[in-house]
Amino acid sequence: MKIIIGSLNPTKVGAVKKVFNQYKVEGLNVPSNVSNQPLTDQETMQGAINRAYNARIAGESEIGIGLEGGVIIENDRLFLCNWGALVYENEVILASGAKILLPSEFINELRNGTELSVLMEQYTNEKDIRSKEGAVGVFTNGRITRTEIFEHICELLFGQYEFKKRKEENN
Ligand SMILES: O=P(O)(O)OP(=O)(O)OP(=O)(O)OC[C@H]1O[C@@H](n2cnc3c(O)ncnc32)[C@H](O)[C@@H]1O
Ligand SMILES: [Mg+2]
Repeated sequence: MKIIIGSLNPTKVGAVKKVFNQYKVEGLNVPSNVSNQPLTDQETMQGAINRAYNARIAGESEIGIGLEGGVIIENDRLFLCNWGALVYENEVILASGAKILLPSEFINELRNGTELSVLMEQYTNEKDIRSKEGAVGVFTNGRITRTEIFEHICELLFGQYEFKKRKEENN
C-alpha cells in the first residue's frame, strides 16, 4: 500500500517515513488551499485536511497525509501549532501537535503577511530552519524538533487509523 504525504519538506516526509515504515511513502508538493502562513488553529487544521485530500488524489494512493504548520494569536500571546490529517476511503482522521509560545514581537509581522519561516531565519541568522530543527527546536534548545512534533502527530494518526480498521474488521 502506498501513502502520499502532501509536502516535500524533509521534516514532514521524514516523520511519515519513520512512523508508517511498513508502507511505501512518497512526498508530493500539493496545494494546502489556505494561506501560506495560517494564522488560526482552524486554518492550520484545514490546510492539513486539504493537503491530505490533494495528496491522495494527485498520487492515486489509498492513503493521503497532510501536515501543516501555523500560528495562533491570542491577545498578546503567539503560539506555534501543527495539525495532521490522514484521508482514506471517505474518512478523515485528525490530530494536532504540542504547542509552544513564540516571541510576541513576531505578531505584527505575521499579521502583515511575513511567514514564520522568514522570521525564524532573521531571528537566528540561520537558513532554512523550517527544514531542520524548526521553530520548536530553536525555542526548546533542541529538545523537541519539528520532525519529532510531526512524528508524534503521525503516531496519533496511525493509531486512530488502526483502531478504526480493527473495528471495521470486527463488524
Ligand atoms: O513545503 P511545505 O510543506 O509548505 O512546508 P513549510 O515549511 O512551508 O511548512 P507549512 O507550510 O506547514 O508551515 C506554514 C508556515 O509556517 C512556517 N513554519 C511552521 N512551522 C515552522 C517551524 O517549526 N519553523 C519554521 N517555520 C515554520 C513555514 O515555514 C511556513 O512559512
Ligand atoms: Mg508552506
